[in-house]
Amino acid sequence: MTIKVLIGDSLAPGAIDIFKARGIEVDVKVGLSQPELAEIIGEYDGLAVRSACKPNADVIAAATKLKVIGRAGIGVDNVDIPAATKKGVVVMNTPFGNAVTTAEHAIAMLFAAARQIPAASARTQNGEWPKKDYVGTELFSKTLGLIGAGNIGSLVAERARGIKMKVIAFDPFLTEERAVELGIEKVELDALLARADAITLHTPLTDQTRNILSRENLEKTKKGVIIVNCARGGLVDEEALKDLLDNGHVSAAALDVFETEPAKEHPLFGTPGFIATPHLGASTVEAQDNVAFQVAEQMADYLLTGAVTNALNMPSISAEEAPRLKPFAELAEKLGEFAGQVSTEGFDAVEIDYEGDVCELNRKPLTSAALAGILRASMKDVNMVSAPSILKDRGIDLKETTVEESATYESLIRIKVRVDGKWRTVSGSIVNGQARIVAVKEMTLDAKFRPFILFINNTDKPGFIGGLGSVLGDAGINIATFNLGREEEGGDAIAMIGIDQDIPKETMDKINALSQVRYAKVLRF
Ligand SMILES: NC(=O)c1ccc[n+]([C@@H]2O[C@H](COP(=O)([O-])OP(=O)(O)OC[C@H]3O[C@@H](n4cnc5c(N)ncnc54)[C@H](O)[C@@H]3O)[C@@H](O)[C@H]2O)c1
Ligand SMILES: O=C(O)[C@H](O)COP(=O)(O)O
Repeated sequence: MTIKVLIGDSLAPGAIDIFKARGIEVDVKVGLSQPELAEIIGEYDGLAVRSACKPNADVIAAATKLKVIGRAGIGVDNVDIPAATKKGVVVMNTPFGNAVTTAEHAIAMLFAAARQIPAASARTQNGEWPKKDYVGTELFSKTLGLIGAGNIGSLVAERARGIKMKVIAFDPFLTEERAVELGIEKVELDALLARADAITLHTPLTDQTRNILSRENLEKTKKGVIIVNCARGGLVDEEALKDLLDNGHVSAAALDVFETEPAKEHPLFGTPGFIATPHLGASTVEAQDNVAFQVAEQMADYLLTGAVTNALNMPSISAEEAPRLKPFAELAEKLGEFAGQVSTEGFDAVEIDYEGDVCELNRKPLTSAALAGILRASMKDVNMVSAPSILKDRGIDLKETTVEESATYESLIRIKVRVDGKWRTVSGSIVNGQARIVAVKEMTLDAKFRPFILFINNTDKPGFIGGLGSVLGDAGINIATFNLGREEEGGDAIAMIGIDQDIPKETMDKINALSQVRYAKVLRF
């Protein structure tokens, strides 16, 4: 089957070669509006973007085949991740590929602002010689305040220390150890505002960081401060920045990113001391090659092998792990389907036990696969990506346990689903490379998964097999496999009958009417 990817943004051309070399068809359509994208997205298994292409909820709703959205870059605020997760679409980015380039841009903007290079250059080339108008600020020994000290913030810190600035940082997730390692001082936001001669921002745009340099906070800064934002528009109150540049409190400001992009007109444009670049932070040949090649490899890996790297809504699965995990993921999903189909009345807790060698594997994807199976009985479009968040949204408890030794099998996965306070339990293993059901409740058996299994919980009394055989025979239903398990003679028992076709309702009524039958249902796999 052909796998098709759409490149919806200006990616380095090497990405196309990577997809093609791996047998994936590629279309490049840059500049599509969201309705235009929604119209064609149904053809594609993958969508590669930067920040201009914005797959919103409408685009994702129309994406019937889509499995992965790859962001050639860091920020994913242009992608509706909750919508993608609900739809089972993996969203991945390239968290490091453009970090150095962006840090260099932030440093360049800092120098440009401190010395007003763009304005001085423009006026010099205009035939003026405005030497007296551009007495700048030396950065040596000044204090740089970083808001956000993750990948890019850390790289900026290293570079700023190289030019002998003192660096302080506000980042609630920065540990003291990391701060010491970086040679910087961790401070609270108010201290940073009061002490920094220049402030650079390096956080994503979130509910907590939006407007972090609000008017109030900008007013708390030192007079003459320089502000640089190469992270995201929306972090700085642009109107307040204009007022504070106008009244001289802020000596210079450099923005690479704007609340509304593209920013073709803006009140800040033309303000003395203000420098703008058009979201160029990641725009170097090196960074664009890095992110384009990396995103193409990651997307191709996922589409072709199931390996997951740098996903924001799914646990990672390395290329090495993917083939080892595959049979266990299939087993977990099928056991989940079993548990889900016998719990359609609704359940409020799920427990997944891993025993034996399977404990050594990356179990997160296995749990996601099991949950997808469980939920599939009550909803159509669920997969490993969407299942964990759906379970959480429904307020269903999830517990995982591991026991490194397994009594009988090399590996065993047990799924328990709680319905009305009672657990329904199914266990499975891989036997001779095949997924098998090895126990239901505590009753052992050895049954293969088949497209149709008639599952019966009965009392172990004579006449059951004969009675059932006659009902199925009369209805012309062929039995392919027959597996039995029981607690003790005359006690609780189960039967798993592999059948070649579905069973009509009137035949099911006859089966349910057999005196030994407590519960009977056709399960589909
Ligand atoms: N201008 C560009 O072209 C360009 C290029 C690359 C990245 N970026 C943007 O730069 C930003 C940072 O990228 P990164 O790779 O360093 O990300 P990162 O995740 O490595 O670092 C972000 C840091 O922000 C910190 N943070 C989160 N919430 C915070 C808060 N409320 N206050 C202070 N700090 C907070 C985190 O703890 C983390 O350390 C991203 O938003 C990305 O989109 C822009
Ligand atoms: O988050 C990022 O990686 C940057 O903002 C780069 O965006 P771009 O790929 O649109 O240049």
